[in-house]
Amino acid sequence: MPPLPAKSVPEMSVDGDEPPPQYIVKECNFAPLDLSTASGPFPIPIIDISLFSESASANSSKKEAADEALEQLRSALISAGCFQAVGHGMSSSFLDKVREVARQFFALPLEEKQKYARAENESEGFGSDTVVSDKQVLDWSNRLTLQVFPEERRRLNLWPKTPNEFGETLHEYGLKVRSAMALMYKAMARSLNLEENSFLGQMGDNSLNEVRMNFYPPCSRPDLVLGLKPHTDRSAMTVLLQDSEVESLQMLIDDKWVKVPIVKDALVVNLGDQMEIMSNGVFKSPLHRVVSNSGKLRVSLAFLSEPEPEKEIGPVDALVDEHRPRGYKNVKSYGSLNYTCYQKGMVAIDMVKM
Ligand SMILES: O=C(O)CCC(=O)C(=O)O
Ligand SMILES: [Fe+2]
Repeated sequence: MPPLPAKSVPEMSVDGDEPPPQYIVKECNFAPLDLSTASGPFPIPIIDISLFSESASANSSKKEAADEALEQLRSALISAGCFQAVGHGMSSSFLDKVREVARQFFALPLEEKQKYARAENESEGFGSDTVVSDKQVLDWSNRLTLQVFPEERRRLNLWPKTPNEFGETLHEYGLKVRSAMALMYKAMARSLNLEENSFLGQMGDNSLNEVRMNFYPPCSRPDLVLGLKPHTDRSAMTVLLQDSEVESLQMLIDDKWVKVPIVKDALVVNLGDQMEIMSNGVFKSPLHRVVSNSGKLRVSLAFLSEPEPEKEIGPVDALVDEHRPRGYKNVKSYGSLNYTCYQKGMVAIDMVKM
């Protein structure tokens, strides 16, 4: 294993260091590298997900708007695999509080954050990239990863005690995102004229939710590094609470990197590989990445939804026919497959394609 860089990313950021060679992005064999050309506007639609609720469907005056939203959803997920969700029922001040507890945690002295350090070969806790190869390019970021649901899987020793509202805020946010996700899974199925539990039912009652809080300190050479390398999410669905000021997330749409704009109070929803599998490739799991900047630090919270680990998932029968043959094998514990592949420098979803 190559030695870890002597200084942490936040330390190098504060000292204004030039990024060391391990952080410099040189090539990527599955996505364009260009750091400069990504720009909008591109229609990543803003969708009012309250229109997907049962009460909205039952209200005849909302029927037209609800049908239109469903069509927008279908088209966004087929073309780009992402959209921005409003109408999720969380107030601006609550979302600010969620961002604030994450910010306050990352603002703690390094020794304090190290109390929650990720152990080697574990995914939960505070830290930076797992280094598996000396060819690996490191991300200019730190993150804190925690299992949130089911509650009995929480490793509370890794949940920060400071700020003291951290746990309760994450719990409340988790409950709200989980119920918004259930609504969206059903709407996604309905948008393809499927029975509404076609996706949610595959997730199981004890589906997993993990939160990834990302901290991107400024870099003196944003032209050389990435905050987060291009990747697809291993989840079925990810809900991302972006920073309220710093725009750095980009999605690969039609082979171009497109900036995801900050829309006040919207949650960015992107599909992960497991939804691509369940939808037999009708919906996309988009490649995305985070660029760096020289001015301001950025914080984001990614909330991932995965099936119960023992549950096998696969393409919904109704989405397999002679025009669209089955494109993916059934798979169990895709999360661990994804991790093993990542360690070997392989793309996990390629392993389950037929
Ligand atoms: O920070 C962001 O905007 C994206 C984070 C992300 O893609 C992830 O945690 O998987
Ligand atoms: Fe991601």
